[in-house]
Order: sequence, then C-alpha cells, then structure tokens
Amino acid sequence: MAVPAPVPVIVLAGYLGAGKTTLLNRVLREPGARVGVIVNDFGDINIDVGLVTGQVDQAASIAGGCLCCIEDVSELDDALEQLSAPRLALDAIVVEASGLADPVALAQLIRDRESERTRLAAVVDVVDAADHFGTVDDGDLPPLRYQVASLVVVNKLDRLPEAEREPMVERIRARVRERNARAEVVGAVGGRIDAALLFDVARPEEDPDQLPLRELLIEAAASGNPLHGTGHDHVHAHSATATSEGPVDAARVLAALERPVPGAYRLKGHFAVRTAAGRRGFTANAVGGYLHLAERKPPRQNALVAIGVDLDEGAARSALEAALDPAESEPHGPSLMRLERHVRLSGG
Ligand SMILES: Nc1nc2c(ncn2[C@@H]2O[C@H](COP(=O)(O)OP(=O)(O)OP(=O)(O)O)[C@@H](O)[C@H]2O)c(=O)[nH]1
Repeated sequence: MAVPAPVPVIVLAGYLGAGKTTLLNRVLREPGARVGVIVNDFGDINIDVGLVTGQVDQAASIAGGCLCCIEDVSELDDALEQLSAPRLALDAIVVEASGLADPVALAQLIRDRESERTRLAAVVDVVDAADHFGTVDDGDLPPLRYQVASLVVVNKLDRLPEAEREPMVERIRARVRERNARAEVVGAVGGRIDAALLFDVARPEEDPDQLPLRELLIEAAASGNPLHGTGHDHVHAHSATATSEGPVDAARVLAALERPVPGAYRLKGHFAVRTAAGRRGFTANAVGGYLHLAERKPPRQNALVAIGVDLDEGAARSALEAALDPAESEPHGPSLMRLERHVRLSGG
C-alpha cells in the first residue's frame, strides 16, 4: 500500500491580538480543505481553542505557556501524532502559536519533529497594521522572524485611515524584503485572506536551503540572551486567569474590561451576566486598549485571561476574580446598556 505523503504543518504566528484566531476561523469556514488545528495559549485555560472548535475537523489544545519555550514537548508530539493519523486524511495541520512565541524557534520545533507523517510547510505571520512598528518591528534591523515567513498578513488595515493602508503594506513589505525575497505580503481586514493563499504557500515541497533555521537561531542567540537553553531569545509574557460559575455582575466585569489592570495588553474571555430577563452571554477581547465585545450563548463557566509583558500576575488575578465574582451579581440596567453599546460598536 502506498505510504501517504506527510501532512503539511503550517505555523500561524503573530503578536498578541494581531488576529491569528480571527484569520484561522475565516479560513476554516471556507469549504474544501480538511484542517486540523493545534492551539497554544497562555493561561490555565485555552480560550482560543473554544473559538475554533466546532469549525474544524480535529483540534488539540496546549495551554499554560509559550509553545516554543515549553520544556516538555510531549503534548505537541502527541497532538501531531494524533492529527497526522492516516485515517483522518487531513490536508493540513495549523499550529496557532501564543502571541509572543518566536516564529523562528517554532519553525525549528516543528522541523525537529518532521517524520513520514508531518513536514513543516509554511510559517504565516499575522501583524497588526496599526501597532506593528511599536511592538514587533521596533529596531533598526528588521526582525529575524521575517526570514522564516512564507506569508505575512498585514491585518487590521481598518484601524488606519484609508490613504495610509496601502503605504503601510508597502512599508512592511519593504522591511520583509530586507530579509526575505520570497515571502508573500498581503493586507487584510478581519483576517480575510484568500484561503487558497494559505494552502498555496504550504504546498511546494520546500527546498532545503529555504529555511536556514539553525543559523537563524544562532544569530538570534548571538544578538540577545539565549533562554531556556534552546538558543533563542524572545520577550516573555505574564498571564493571569480567573474562572467562576454563575452569572456575574455587568458593572464589575465592565470595569475590568474598560480599565484593564496595568500591563494587560491583551484581555480575553467569556462570561454570563444576570439581567432582569435572564442570563446573557458575551465574549470579550481587548487588545492594547481596544475593547471588542460580542454576544454569545451564556457559557457554563466564566473565564478571563489577562496577558502582558509587564503584567503583575497577582494584581491581575485579584482584579479578574473580583470581576467574575458571581456573589454580587445584580441585574443593572445601565451596565447592561453599556455592554450592549460595546457590542454595537464592535459590529457584533
Ligand atoms: N479592527 C479590527 N479588529 C480585528 C481585526 N482582526 C481581528 N480583530 C479583533 O482583534 C481582537 C483579537 O483578535 P484575535 O484573532 O483573537 O487575535 P489573536 O492574534 O488570535 O490573539 P492572541 O492569540 O490572544 O494573541 C478580536 O477582538 C478581533 O475581533 C481587524 O482586521 N480589524
């Protein structure tokens, strides 16, 4: 019997809140390819995996830290093994990395696990058009991550005035080109890219010189402090998680979302609030001060995760626990109206 070809693995990277999950969900909604997903996130619970399951053929979750720094990689090995089982006949496996993961180290990690069952096929880097030069590309030299990218998606173009959108894509393309002559660089809003593009960049059997990963890791280590003995250096995030059961107070949860604790660049989760007419559920997403709320079916468990490089984990946990304390829950009309206003402003 013919041995099936290895399943292509696509690494989906990008800074905190750049739009990786949004893009993944868009792509998964397109009919056609059978895709498996491995979602890695901060926090004790994995909010992102909840957002992609249901749309995907197979999903696995690796919570609790940055995949490229986790010392025990057995969970990743198990997930790759499971998802590449020939009976699933998946066309691709997408590994969605947590927001501060180093794409170079991630690519190396997947490359190290290549077998007859899987092969590293592409690295897709999602960037936030409005924040990219303040977060990811903030030095004189373009970041090394550009060198491993097969596709760079300049997302959130709607956050820029119309006249600045194309120039921003061009500016990022020029920086990428300084390190990488082949990567595709495309603009997007809401992660809307042609799904074929994602699978096309993953298609060609890669030539062996295309991703000189070890050399890149050595270069990265030489220009900074090697961490965790893996020879790569990247900024680490702190995170705090809180969960509770039962409907919570709209005013309290709003206070935590509208004025996140200092250092919480990213805040996400879901919760149910008590209203005079019963329970209502919401999904919250805050990135760098922008709050996005959407209505959803009331979740069984409330959960909020705060992430940031300068986050005080203890203070953040206390603030999130207070926000999700169901004991004080009151059906406040004005707070509910404020929640609804956020949903309207978020287009949800
Ligand atoms: N304005 C705007 N918001 C967007 C766009 N794409 C995604 N968002 C919003 O940005 C927030 C973060 O999006 P996610 O897709 O969760 O980002 P992520 O990169 O997966 O986030 P982490 O995994 O937590 O790092 C959500 O509220 C999205 O709705 C976009 O093109 N424009």
